[in-house]
Amino acid sequence: MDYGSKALPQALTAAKKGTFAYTTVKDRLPVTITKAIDYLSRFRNELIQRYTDAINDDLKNSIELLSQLRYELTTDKNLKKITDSGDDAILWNKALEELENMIGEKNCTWFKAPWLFVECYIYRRIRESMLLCETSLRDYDPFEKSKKESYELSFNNFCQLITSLCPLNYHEEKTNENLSKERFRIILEATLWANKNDLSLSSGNDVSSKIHNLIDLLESFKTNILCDHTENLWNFLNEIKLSKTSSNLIVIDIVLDNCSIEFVSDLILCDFLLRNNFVDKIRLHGKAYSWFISDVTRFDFDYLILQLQSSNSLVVNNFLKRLNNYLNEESSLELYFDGMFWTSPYSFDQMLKIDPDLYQFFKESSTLILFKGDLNYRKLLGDLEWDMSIPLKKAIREFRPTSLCAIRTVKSDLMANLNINSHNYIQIIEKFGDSKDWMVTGDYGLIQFVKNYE
Ligand SMILES: O=P(O)(O)OC[C@H]1O[C@](O)(CO)[C@@H](O)[C@@H]1O
Repeated sequence: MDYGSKALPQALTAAKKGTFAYTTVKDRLPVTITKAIDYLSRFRNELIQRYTDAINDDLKNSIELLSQLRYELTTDKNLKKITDSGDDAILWNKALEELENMIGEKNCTWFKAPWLFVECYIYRRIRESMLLCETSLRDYDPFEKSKKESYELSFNNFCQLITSLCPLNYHEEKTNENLSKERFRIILEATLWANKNDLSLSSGNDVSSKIHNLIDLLESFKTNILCDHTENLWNFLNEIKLSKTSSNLIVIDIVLDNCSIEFVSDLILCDFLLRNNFVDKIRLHGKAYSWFISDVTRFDFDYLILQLQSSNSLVVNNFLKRLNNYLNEESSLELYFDGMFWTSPYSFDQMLKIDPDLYQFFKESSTLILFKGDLNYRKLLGDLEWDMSIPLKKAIREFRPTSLCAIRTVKSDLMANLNINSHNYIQIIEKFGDSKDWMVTGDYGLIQFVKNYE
């Protein structure tokens, strides 16, 4: 394939039976909607207690809207305009209109439209079914229960992870480079494999037991990392640390993915980078509303902190104190939960056109953007059926605001930078033959880095 040419590979769609996109739209997404309906019906009394009787009508309407959504999906109807007055309704309707112009109205259906668009759209429509409420139920996240359950079941795992990776004697990292480098590697691997804990892949069912003891799992998953740029990233971080001057702030952005154990491991990474002065500031970008069930929202940050405060471990308490310090005293950790681009259907090559301010913000002030998880990876690659050995920097096309890193467990059938002659990949071929089933399990992972202007 000539990667320099203008002709791009096809976008993944659910049109072809046997693909993961098809299974997702046919089987997984209807279950996701059913789960939302189920939560609203099952916890009706609890919700009435929280919000008062006035929500009765709203509950009924939301459930009806969700049932209608499930009907449209399972009967492959056309994708409809968003009808609520949410801040991003205009953006979404513009995106839908552009899509209709591009692929024709008759192809704008659940199975024929690009998978990336359809899968993002379903979470916007779930949001619509709540936003059309007349009471404060409009801000309710129908997957809140799933998330809380995942937090509760993972609490010991959180504490164990913090205890192992932010020990009381962490100061030794400053004088012992080998220790520091090894800890960085372990933390990166923990943030990678924690991405297995994704509620959207399981349509809302708890999967925390898959990574019950994350630290112990790391060794056994080592050979499942198909592309590992940890060393390049480490060198880059050391280079930028050395180049620091008082007028040149080193800022890293992390585009977050899942809550619970993945978010804890991301915060552990932030702590490592800040306590060792690799960077001056880290900006965390979460979602403005419930997205792919388990993505980090403001609720998750507050809920996690509250939960960790109940721990009586000195290490966890110290970790919390440092976080508090970064957030409130030093302002070296910033939280962003209102960016609309992250809950849009656009891939990242569209950012400059759709949200030029965000693109400029990164270009002017960010040294590195770290993208977590599978959906961000799909958006980096445009969800196109690339030849898997294409270099990542080619697959991301014009999205080059700064240096980029992507950490993702493989949960969809697309990839870049795959070395098809590597021992690990040959083993996959021996085990799975032509089948792409290994690409949707979350059992394989990537840590990829693209240095700007290289
Ligand atoms: O939370 P992540 O890692 O972005 O994954 C999102 C999930 O949605 C999908 O993109 C499709 O369902 C999967 O590939 C993936 O499991």
